[in-house]
Amino acid sequence: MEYPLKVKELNKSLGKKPIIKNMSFQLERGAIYGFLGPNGSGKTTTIRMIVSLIAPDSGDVEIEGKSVRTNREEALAHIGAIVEDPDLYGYLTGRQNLEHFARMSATPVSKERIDEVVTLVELEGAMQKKVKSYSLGMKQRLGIAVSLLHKPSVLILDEPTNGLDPKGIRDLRHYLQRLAREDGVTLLVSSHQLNEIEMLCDKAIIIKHGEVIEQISMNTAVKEKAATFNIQIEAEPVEQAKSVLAGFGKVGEVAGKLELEKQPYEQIPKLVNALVAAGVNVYGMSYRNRLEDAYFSITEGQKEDVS
Ligand SMILES: Nc1ncnc2c1ncn2[C@@H]1O[C@H](COP(=O)(O)OP(=O)(O)OP(=O)(O)O)[C@@H](O)[C@H]1O
Repeated sequence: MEYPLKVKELNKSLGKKPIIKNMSFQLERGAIYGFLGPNGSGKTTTIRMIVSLIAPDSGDVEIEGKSVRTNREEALAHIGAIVEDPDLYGYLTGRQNLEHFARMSATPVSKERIDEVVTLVELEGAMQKKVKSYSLGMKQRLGIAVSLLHKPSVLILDEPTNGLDPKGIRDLRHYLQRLAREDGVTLLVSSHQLNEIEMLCDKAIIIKHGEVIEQISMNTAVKEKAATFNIQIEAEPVEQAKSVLAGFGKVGEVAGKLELEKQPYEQIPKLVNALVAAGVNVYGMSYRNRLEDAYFSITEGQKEDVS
């Protein structure tokens, strides 16, 4: 297994307070990782150390085998990041911004590469427009295009969906998934939006009080960590479906679908069988809040910390 990013026993105190404690994890190539944890658990501080904005007290970060401490320039050549709001110039056009950042890049950036990143984030139509006229989503995409100019193999995004509308969030998810699947870019994405992380990511690293407490795969989150979860059912006739489902637990309605609360994973085939046996047509069944359940069962009692 290849690990383009390795975080190795990082420690960091701010003032006298230990903020990051022996933090270690590694990311597999081409996978998308959520970086989760309650407010103040140390996500941003860790990310700032990964991209070398602050130095750790001890430990190291290796990017494509190069140490951020001893081989900083070579290590950073492989990483792209948006940690704070990207510093875009509003009075310049999208293309002028990209050309500016291409000139500033330590790695040479060709004209073709500029075109490539524009296509990737689908901003072809907006290149001649001044960035001050861009929507937040367009600025976010341009920021990602800037961070990709030097062809990083690892991309780090700190709360990238902040302030985006649902379409902006969905579009961003598609670009990021394409980056990972088609270009093999490895992503680390911090967010408090658990549903969003669940849809975007393959895996999640969960931290608390500056330590990694769990690493989970999205597709096993249900079976391993969440004891129960809510199941949404689309079925007709609705009244008949309700009476069958009532035999299994509390039935409610969410967004026009029936929802059965707190069911174990193994219950799904039993529900389908029972509905079909009663002559109900089943159009769809899905489970909700899988990552949320896993997150809370892992971070125990941290619910009030998640915004
Ligand atoms: N410059 C600083 N000086 C002292 N303490 C700091 C400083 N920056 C952050 N901290 C503390 O470090 C801890 C970790 O903060 P950090 O911003 O890394 O957490 P986070 O997980 O990113 O939080 P959030 O989810 O709220 O963004 C917090 O307790 C915070 O108060």
